[in-house]
Amino acid sequence: MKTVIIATKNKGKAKEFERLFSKYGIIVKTLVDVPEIPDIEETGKTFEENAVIKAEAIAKISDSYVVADDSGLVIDALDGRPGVFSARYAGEEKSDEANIDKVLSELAGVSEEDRTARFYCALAIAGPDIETVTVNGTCEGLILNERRGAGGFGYDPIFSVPSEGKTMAEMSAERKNELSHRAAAMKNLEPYIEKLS
Ligand SMILES: O=P(O)(O)OP(=O)(O)OP(=O)(O)OC[C@H]1O[C@@H](n2cnc3c(O)ncnc32)[C@H](O)[C@@H]1O
Ligand SMILES: [Mg+2]
Repeated sequence: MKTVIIATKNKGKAKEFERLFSKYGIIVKTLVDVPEIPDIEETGKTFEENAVIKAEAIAKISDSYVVADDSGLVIDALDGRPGVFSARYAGEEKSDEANIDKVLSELAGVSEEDRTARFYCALAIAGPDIETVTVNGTCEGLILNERRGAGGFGYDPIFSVPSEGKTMAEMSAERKNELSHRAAAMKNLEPYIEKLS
């Protein structure tokens, strides 16, 4: 069976990818259990650049097919921040709680209609005998002024999807995987996954 390494150390993403890949009959490994692989520096200016940096670095080390995800939250009232800095928005320790607190305090006093935002996901696929390709996906929502729900990860507790009337942390894992930015990007990656030998 084909093996694909997902170049992420984020446990929340890793879980979602395990489900998203389950229909392809592919063995999926992540970096969650491989502490000896160093953190790849994300020096790109765009999600796509960072996804390519991560995918190609791990493909070189592993000689396998690799999918990397660079994602984040783009808030209109903050001119697109935290954007590519989503993971480290409140500091190098990459704390989800501190990141949420920082967003909430920056949006204090901003009215509901001006709290529009989207999650953005860029995926890059790289490997020994393929050209690196990137695809993307987005999910539109609103930033609440308090946390709701215990599921998901990252900014999910403050990201509400209006059509569902729920935050991403209030949805089931299955539902998030149907409508998320990551799910949308995976649909666009599908033709490239099916081509892998
Ligand atoms: O680079 P890797 O190892 O994949 O893990 P990371 O956590 O550093 O991931 P990113 O560099 O792509 O940063 C993305 C940040 O954006 C947030 N994020 C991405 N997808 C999300 C989702 O589905 N729900 C909530 N927050 C998300 C989350 O806080 C992540 O830390
Ligand atoms: Mg990262």
